Amino acid sequence: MAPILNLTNPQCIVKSSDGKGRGVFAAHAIPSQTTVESSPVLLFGKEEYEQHGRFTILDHYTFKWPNGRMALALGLGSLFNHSNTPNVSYTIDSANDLIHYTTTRPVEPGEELCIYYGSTLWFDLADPAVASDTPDQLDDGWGGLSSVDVDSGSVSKAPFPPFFRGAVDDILPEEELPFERFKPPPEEETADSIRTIQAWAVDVPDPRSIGLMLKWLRRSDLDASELGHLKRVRKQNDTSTFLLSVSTSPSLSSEPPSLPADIPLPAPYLLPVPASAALTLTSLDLKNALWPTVYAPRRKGEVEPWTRGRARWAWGAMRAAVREAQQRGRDAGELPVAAYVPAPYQSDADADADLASDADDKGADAFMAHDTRRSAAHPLRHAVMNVIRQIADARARSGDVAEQPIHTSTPGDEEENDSDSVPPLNANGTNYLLTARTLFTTHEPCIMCSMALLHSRVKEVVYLLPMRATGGCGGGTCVPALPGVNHRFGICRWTGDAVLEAEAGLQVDASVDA
Ligand SMILES: C[S@@+](CC[C@H](N)C(=O)[O-])C[C@H]1O[C@@H](n2cnc3c(N)ncnc32)[C@H](O)[C@@H]1O
Repeated sequence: MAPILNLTNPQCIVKSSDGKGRGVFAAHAIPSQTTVESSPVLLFGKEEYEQHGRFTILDHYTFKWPNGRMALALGLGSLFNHSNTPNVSYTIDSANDLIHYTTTRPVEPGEELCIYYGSTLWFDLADPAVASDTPDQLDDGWGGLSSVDVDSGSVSKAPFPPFFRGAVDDILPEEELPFERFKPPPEEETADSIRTIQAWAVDVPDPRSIGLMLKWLRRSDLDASELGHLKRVRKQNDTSTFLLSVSTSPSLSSEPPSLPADIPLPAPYLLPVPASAALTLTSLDLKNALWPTVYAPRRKGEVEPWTRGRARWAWGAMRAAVREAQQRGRDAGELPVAAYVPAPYQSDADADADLASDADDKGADAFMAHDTRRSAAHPLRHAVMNVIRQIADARARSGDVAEQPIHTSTPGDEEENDSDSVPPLNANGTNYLLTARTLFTTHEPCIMCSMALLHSRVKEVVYLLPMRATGGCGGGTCVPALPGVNHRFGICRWTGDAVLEAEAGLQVDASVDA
């Protein structure tokens, strides 16, 4: 077929597209966010469509429209083919019975302009090599072209943020990440600012036993992850001291770890050791005075890199939290605040390794909670507290706790006082509820919740709405930066989908502790 220049829109050409029939192509370079077409639609009532339309060729061309109706786009609208990596988004303008098609990135001359139909297709992809890399939850399960956004008359939006295009394992530049990181506090460079943790140590009278101690340690189940930033042995004035484990309790009532039976040793004792590696030489000197510490200078501005796949995972998680908060705020009359701990992100390689090792189903490892202070008439039923409790309860049920359950009451219980719950015995980190986990929340957690997150050893917190007066993650105060706390976690403010914030209906009074 000879290419046809679209006279109403000189930016587009209609011509054959390999294996797809006709398609719409760029006549010349088109910048991102350009509306390349606005198609008027013919509307079908639900019944008319169900009884007739869907048995015809129209079924391949219709869009889902508000109020259960179906729309057939005139103009070029019906000729955009599908791509899993689309360069055009479409927005339904129900006030004017139009669909607007907008580029989501710069388009090269001659490039095909494609939209995303959904994850359930009724035809074989002409280019199956481009695997689906869009989240399943975006598919509405409807057979035709799914509707993506209903235009409120102002913004036209891309169906997916820019980080949806490209290889999952690419490291994203910092400016493309869907969040801003909270800057960590300056490194501890005065004696008073050094954060410490209590650890068990034992003096080793015979230095020749050190080798045996190291071998014993490898066989023992003492958790070394919290001590990775420290040297294992300190030599001071002819005394060799061996670091054993972190104390789970800052008090002296913590149980000492057991020692190797075949090496004569005195009783172990608790001492304060640096809580983290030294990032500067000044800090190294100060920390070494407490215990020999690893020097791990952070390159200027160095932060943990994020891959595109992980950014997509975060995007899905934040949307899930927003949906939960919106729904509970609307339907249940609760404060519209939700917290979500998704199953940890897995790259394709990790997932393959897990399959090979027959790992547990990670999908079962996700926890969602919303604020219930209104329905429970309980001021401490914040979303974050509820989700932490859910995790603790799940652990207790599965028996995945050291020595005894941490807490077994459910969010509906009246008793909040923990005084009758026995603190876990020496657990060497196994009782931390959120080690290596990321928590997504619609609102910056309050100071109480931030402290609970710290106690749970959360890895990072990603929030959408800052709570400047009451927040504990940089708003009112920054709990993980307070002197005396023994864990730090990353803090990120979601910026990637400004639309979420504008439309979410998640606003709460500035005085609320979220
Ligand atoms: C809305 S129409 C798009 C215009 C269509 N190509 C035409 O010539 O009329 C949808 C149909 O286009 C075809 N199509 C769209 N995207 C495709 C793709 N990526 N691979 C193969 N066929 C595709 C399928 O036959 C589908 O039913």
